[in-house]
Amino acid sequence: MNNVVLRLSNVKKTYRSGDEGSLPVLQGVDFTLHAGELVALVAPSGTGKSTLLHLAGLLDTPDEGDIEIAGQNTRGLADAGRTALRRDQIGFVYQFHHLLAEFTAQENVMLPQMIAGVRKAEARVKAQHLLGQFGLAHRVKHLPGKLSGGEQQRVAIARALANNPVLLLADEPTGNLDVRTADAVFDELLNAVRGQGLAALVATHNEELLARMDRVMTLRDGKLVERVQP
Ligand SMILES: Nc1ncnc2c1ncn2[C@@H]1O[C@H](COP(=O)(O)OP(=O)(O)OP(=O)(O)O)[C@@H](O)[C@H]1O
Repeated sequence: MNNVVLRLSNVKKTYRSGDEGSLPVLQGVDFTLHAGELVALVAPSGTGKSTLLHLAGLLDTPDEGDIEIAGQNTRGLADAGRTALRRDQIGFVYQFHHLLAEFTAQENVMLPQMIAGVRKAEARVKAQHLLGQFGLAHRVKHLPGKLSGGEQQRVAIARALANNPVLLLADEPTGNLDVRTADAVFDELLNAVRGQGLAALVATHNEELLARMDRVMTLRDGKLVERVQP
């Protein structure tokens, strides 16, 4: 298939620290994610979900194996190439929003676009459109500190989508929200992902949200395997 957005082949990662020796976390992960696919990653704490998302998002490099994003193998890619791929093809959503406190919601969504070379006026229009899509048209000029937790996370999702990525990586995107807000925000996230035909890999502990995903994967013995749904 030629619409592979993310491919991990035999990806291995071991953390080494002086006193405690080495901790093998990923031990040969194979995984393929296609455009339009929504996949959940559900596994016990400490099994390597964040490690996997960091590698897939080119925030870290594996000890072994290949990571391909939108048809490009990233092995041996120089920092500038990794940064460009990350900026142009990948959107991230974290448990804690990481919005810039001194910038408005709109400016937070404009920023990654302007870093990518989009003109300010165009970036503003896109930011307003995206924020409107997440029900925040009346909040565009607010600083993050003046927004509710759910609103902050919606801004973070809008920011992740701002450069039209092909791949969305989310690490517990609603883990910091109360159940009702989490449900609503997750729904909006999935709608946006489906609407734009993105591929998404979402680590979550929220079992109730899994029915809305195409596949549920888990980490077992350092490998990624499909979890059979009860
Ligand atoms: N930079 C690091 N250096 C050393 N060990 C690390 C590092 N990052 C993670 N680890 C260890 O690797 C293991 C996997 O961590 P990771 O954060 O990927 O797990 P996780 O499945 O995302 O956990 P959680 O659900 O609690 O967020 C853990 O035992 C963690 O302590």
